[in-house]
Amino acid sequence: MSTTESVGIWLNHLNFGDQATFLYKNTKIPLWNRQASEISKLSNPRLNRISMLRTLSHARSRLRSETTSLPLARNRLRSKTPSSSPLSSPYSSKRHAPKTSEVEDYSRAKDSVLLYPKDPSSAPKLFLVQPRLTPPKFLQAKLNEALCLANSLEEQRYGYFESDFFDKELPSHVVVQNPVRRSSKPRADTYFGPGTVDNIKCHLNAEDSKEEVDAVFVNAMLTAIQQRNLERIWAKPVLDRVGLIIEIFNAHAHTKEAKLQAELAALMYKKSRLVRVRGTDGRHSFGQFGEAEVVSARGRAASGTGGGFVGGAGETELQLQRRRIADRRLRLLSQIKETQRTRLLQRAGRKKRVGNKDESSATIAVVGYTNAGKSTLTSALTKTALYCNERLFATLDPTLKSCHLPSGKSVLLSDTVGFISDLPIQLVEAFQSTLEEVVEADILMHVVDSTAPNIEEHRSTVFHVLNQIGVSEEKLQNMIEVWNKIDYEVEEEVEDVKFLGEGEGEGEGEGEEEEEAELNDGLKAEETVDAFVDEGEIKNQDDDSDGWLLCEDENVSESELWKVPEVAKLDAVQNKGPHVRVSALTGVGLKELLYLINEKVEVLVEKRLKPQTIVESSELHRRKWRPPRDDDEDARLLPLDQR
Ligand SMILES: Nc1nc2c(ncn2[C@@H]2O[C@H](COP(=O)(O)OP(=O)(O)OP(=O)(O)O)[C@@H](O)[C@H]2O)c(=O)[nH]1
Ligand SMILES: [Mg+2]
Repeated sequence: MSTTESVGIWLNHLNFGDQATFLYKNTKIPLWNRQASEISKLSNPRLNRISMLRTLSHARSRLRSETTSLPLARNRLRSKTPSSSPLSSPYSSKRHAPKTSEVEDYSRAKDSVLLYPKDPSSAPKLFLVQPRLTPPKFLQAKLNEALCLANSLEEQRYGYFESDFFDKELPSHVVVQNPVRRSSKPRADTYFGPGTVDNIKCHLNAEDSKEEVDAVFVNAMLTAIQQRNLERIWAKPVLDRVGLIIEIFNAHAHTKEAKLQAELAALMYKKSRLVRVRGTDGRHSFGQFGEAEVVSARGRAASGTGGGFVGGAGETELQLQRRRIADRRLRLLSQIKETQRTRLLQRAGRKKRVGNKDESSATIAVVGYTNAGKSTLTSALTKTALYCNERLFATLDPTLKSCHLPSGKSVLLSDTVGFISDLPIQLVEAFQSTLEEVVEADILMHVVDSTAPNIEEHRSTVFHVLNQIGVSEEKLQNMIEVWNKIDYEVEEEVEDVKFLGEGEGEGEGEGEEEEEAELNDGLKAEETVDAFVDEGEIKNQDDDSDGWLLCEDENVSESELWKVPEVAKLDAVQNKGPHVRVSALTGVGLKELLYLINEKVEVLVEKRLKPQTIVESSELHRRKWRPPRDDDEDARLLPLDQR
């Protein structure tokens, strides 16, 4: 079908805030047309990707009555989704109507949900692809986590989630061959081997016949090229692990600081996706959807798409994108710094008041893997009601609450964002401002979900992140480890094994043969030119997709930057065990925990007092300079009869 025969979208994608005009059967549909205006929301640069999908499905259902070529139209629309500015990141945050005080720059005001209302009542339907892992217990843990991640992508409506997490249907999923398992090198073009890719396509078609799938979630880290190729083959948007987590951050962010940090994370991710790829029509384009062609500014002006001199003569689209991302990043960083300064002042004030009779004697940061029960435990200890939810990353902002200890003293407990495995350092860095609360805390309390089958992985992930953000070794050693959820009965995994049966069966049944075939295919593929990506383009990937961190170290490639570093074998990880086992829900073990905290705080206060006196005497000593004394001089000071 030719371009003019299907519903297309003509995007003035080069200017932020431009509106869209539609081309349907060679006819431009005016913007005030109801259907067109529905889809024109796609031109909102701040519209996130999932809401874009939702918008598409609304648009599709409206248009269905008028046209029969909509499935094709949808694909075309998706592949033409605008994202000409960094603000147009499909991952950018802006879900909730901002408070007046939060509307601080033109873009935020312009892109508020009031202009482009979304429908938070319907969460996107994801199809999960889980690469096979061994042992099965580990696979089960990872699959459960991925299913929870997929179901956590939901926005709040009126400040709460409409549906109960446990009432939600589990997303459809499939367990497939893991390309990293044997060959230790996934395919550069599609990550999975061709057999697996086809297999997933069949599953998707089957799912689609039952109910529409909005996007495919691959629980792995994909490169921009792999993501793009898979999107083309499956004709669905593809989210990798990092992409989904960023979406969740954006969906759950409420406060100004969380929104800024989530957007920064999205921006960094987006920048790593600026890959120049040859489109099906043979022309070079870039961006996640290949939405922008590489042309000069002069070319843009000539084609009437605007931009003109703004980018400077000869500036390519790629440079323009980079510049916009860099500008936006700087603006975000300065806004984050502003919020950081307030936090810093508050912290300094607290530190000054330490020792006052009514003030808290220490700050304790409650850290741990996401969903470990940090907020529930903090609520129980401080007798408050913090927001707790089964959805992953329910908490994104640190909250300080006062907790009374058996000694009569009080401490401040700081509940904060949870950690998760396989996250690149850049994402952790985006949340640096929030995580500063952890670095600056006097004591850390590590909440571990004792029911997690991969508890050791959870623990080492937390230690690793703490190490990355600069928590001192001393604090790590002094950390209180609390094993939570001891009330939870770990059921025999019979049901779960059955549940996995489908995926596993598929893996096992075809397993070895398919794996061999894929290995061979993979080897062949290395020699042949891929259908979508040629070797040069893969090489170019590093050139064109430099994450902003590349500016700091040009020698580091993008793939290395986004590589998850291996979990460090910290001594602390091995040495630690549970100090106390609790159930935040039932209250078992809380008293014991309070006594333990009390003990640690006493030691800390004592330590604080001790070095002060030492410093004072040494200060005195330093202030008076004395000439170095030798033995003769010592002798001279002795009384004459003793010399
Ligand atoms: N059975 C049981 N469930 C618990 C316990 N503590 C917490 N939970 C449940 O675990 C889920 C997650 O609890 P949260 O307190 O939100 O976990 P979190 O660590 O703060 O999670 P994030 O903020 O998302 O990182 C909730 O459904 C809690 O009800 C416990 O001691 N026993
Ligand atoms: Mg929480």
